[in-house]
Amino acid sequence: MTHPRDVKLGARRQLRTEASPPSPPPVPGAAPSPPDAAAPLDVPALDLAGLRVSAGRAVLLDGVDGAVPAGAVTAVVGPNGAGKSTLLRAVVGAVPLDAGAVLLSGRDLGTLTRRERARELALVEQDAPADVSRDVLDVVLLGRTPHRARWGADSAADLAVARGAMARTGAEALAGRDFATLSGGERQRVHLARALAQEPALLLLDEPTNHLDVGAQLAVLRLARDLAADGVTVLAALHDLNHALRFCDHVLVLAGGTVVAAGHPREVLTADLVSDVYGVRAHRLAVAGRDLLVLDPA
Ligand SMILES: Nc1ncnc2c1ncn2[C@@H]1O[C@H](COP(=O)(O)OP(=O)(O)OP(=O)(O)O)[C@@H](O)[C@H]1O
Repeated sequence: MTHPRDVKLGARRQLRTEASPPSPPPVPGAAPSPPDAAAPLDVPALDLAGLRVSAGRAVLLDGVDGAVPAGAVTAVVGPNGAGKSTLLRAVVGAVPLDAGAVLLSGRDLGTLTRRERARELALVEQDAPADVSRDVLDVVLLGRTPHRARWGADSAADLAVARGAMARTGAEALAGRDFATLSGGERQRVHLARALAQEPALLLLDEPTNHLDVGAQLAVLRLARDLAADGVTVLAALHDLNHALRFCDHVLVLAGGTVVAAGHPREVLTADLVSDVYGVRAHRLAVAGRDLLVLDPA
């Protein structure tokens, strides 16, 4: 099994990494920082072992190995079509594996029933169905389904969890609204609240900042950090590499359906790696005590 702090993974490409720069001083009012690169990461919550996924003759994931640390925020980054969404969907069992296994705290997720899996992990998809005419609170309460007796009604406790989840994602004011009438950003909050109502040990987020204004983007990333502090393992596909640098403890870099680098974002997301993987000109700067990537067309 691959160690979560390995910087280079996968045989397809070998990418150069460099030593971690010194930790920046804390910035007043800044979001809680991810652990320092030197801090040891806990045992992996999630082990990805040799995942292969195909659709017809297309190979979407090929030999994906990686470890996602427990109680931390891990980013999955990579160019369009790299396989980020496919990886998240493979972890939740929404797409079948041709080969390999996904282990959550050592248990093979492939051996669990759908209901057992839904108690352990929740996925917020990038383009989740949006045209459902349904009360927002009912959508959030769907997250309680795996915890309810099969034909049981929502209990007061279910309602309290759903309302708490809506408060955490800033969706409380939307209770009572018809889901179909919500804006993209509002729907995103409701989908996130539904996932939190599931009370998962592992939360998978597919581009969670999509549709969100900049304030809401930072709020959702801060929420991911808060959830990790509460012990939830978060795995999020992200496009914004500066979000990965600022908010994540660990990163898996996907390209061409395989993991080409993994480790602490400050160690992995070097200018060289970003240039190589994305085909852009990249510069790493330290601005106001933070690591920043500045990108230009190649
Ligand atoms: N059912 C399918 N049949 C054939 N190819 C597919 C199928 N589903 C996905 N793909 C291809 O698999 C590759 C990986 O897709 P995926 O959506 O996982 O990428 P991604 O990294 O999430 O991309 P993006 O950043 O654009 O969202 C893409 O090239 C996509 O076209």
